[in-house]
Amino acid sequence: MPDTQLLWLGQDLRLDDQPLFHLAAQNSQPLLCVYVLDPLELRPNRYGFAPMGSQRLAFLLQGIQDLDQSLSKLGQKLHLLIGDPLEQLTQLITQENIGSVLRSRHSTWNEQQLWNQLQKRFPYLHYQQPDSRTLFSLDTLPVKLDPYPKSFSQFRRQVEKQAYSVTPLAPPQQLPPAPRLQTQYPGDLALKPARPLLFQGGETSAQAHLHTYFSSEAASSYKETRNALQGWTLSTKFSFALAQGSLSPRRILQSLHAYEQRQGANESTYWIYFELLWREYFQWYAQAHGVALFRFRGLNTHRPLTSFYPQAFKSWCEGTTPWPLVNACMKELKATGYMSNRGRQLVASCLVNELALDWRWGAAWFEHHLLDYDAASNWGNWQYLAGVGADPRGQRQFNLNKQAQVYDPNGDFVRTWQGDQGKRPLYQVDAADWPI
Ligand SMILES: Cc1cc2nc3c(=O)[nH]c(=O)nc-3n(C[C@H](O)[C@H](O)[C@H](O)COP(=O)(O)OP(=O)(O)OC[C@H]3O[C@@H](n4cnc5c(N)ncnc54)[C@H](O)[C@@H]3O)c2cc1C
Repeated sequence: MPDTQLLWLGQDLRLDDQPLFHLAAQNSQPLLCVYVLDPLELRPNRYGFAPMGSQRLAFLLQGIQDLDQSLSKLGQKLHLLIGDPLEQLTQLITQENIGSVLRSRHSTWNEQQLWNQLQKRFPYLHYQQPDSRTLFSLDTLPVKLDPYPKSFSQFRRQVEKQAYSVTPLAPPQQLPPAPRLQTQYPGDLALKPARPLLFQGGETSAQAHLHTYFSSEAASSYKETRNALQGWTLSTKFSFALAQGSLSPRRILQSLHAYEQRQGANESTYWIYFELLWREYFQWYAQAHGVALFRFRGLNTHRPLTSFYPQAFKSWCEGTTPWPLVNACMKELKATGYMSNRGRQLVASCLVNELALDWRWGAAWFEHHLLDYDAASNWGNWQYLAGVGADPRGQRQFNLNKQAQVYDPNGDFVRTWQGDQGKRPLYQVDAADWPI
């Protein structure tokens, strides 16, 4: 019996520009496609809430279901397994005659650990780990990971010219057949989000969004509009699909290039590219710094002078701080799973500077809620704003009242999300000076 190829999907749920399927198609051995969902993602962790909230779970399941439907047109299937990833893969490898494992490189330390543990447990298998989530691959990246550029500017100067010419791969026309399985894998979760999501998961909606965005003229004014707090077309909204991997950054770049040829290049179109390079910077930053991405002191040698105060954190999460703009952003996050980039900067500054809280609690709350959650972008940006990461200027503090005047001069955004309601002083004490 021929050895089966095991294609293990993660944040790369697509067929287009997907090196995994290209590699698999070069062989005739049967192909087994799986996604493993770790139940730990759905249970409260040390921050007291599950890493993956219900909206993000629904978004993920939509992505899995969509890819399964596309695969079925090629005679294939995507199996959803639920359990400890290493144990689930061990069971598959020992029962299903697996000869090789294909998995995209994922940028975080936990993912890399898992990949290394698998290789250690089954050293005789053939492993391939292509780069499907980034513009560059490890071999073509023009900067070193050790030492990794200390700032985004250093990184950008070295990579900018090369990245522009990356060529995406076409989706596969044919795939090897699915194997006859020894065991039935029942993994399936009811797919019922409490309410429709802001962005539908999966490659079908990601491709449709890409097409719609570049069919409009929004890209030509992106630089002027990108900082707005609300407005669907004022920034690209590619983050959802990029985080899930249902759209490749190389495909976006190619579409941007085609748009520039049709409509003309300007500072705004360049700025979309510039922001995609920020994403690229954090993907490799996570690779380079490993576990330090989640460390309180980040890349610094000393710990920040912040700590944890439950009442202040609760107030931030629920949007009842003294700052209506912060409250509005936090309520939007909870309701929709999204917050604008400017909003993210402001609420992070509030948590670190005004509330003097440990930045990791903010990052963990974002992880739970953001539909576009991406470990490298999230924890990297939080470190940056907390002054323990890649910002050469150190900690950033925004003047929240001034920001409200600039970005919400008529109070429309605060009104939409009722940022004024429930607002309370941060610290209330009783007669004996105890916090209440
Ligand atoms: C505290 C904080 C946490 C964040 N967490 C995440 C996260 O979990 N996932 C995530 O994708 N982005 C994160 N970002 C970056 C950014 O806020 C979002 O990518 C952006 O708001 C998504 O909207 P958009 O696609 O319309 O962005 P656009 O402004 O249209 O940008 C285009 C694309 O460039 C990339 N990009 C833009 N800004 C950044 C940035 N600062 N860092 C990395 N990539 C960037 C994104 O992929 C984005 O889709 C975070 C930013 C901050 C300040």
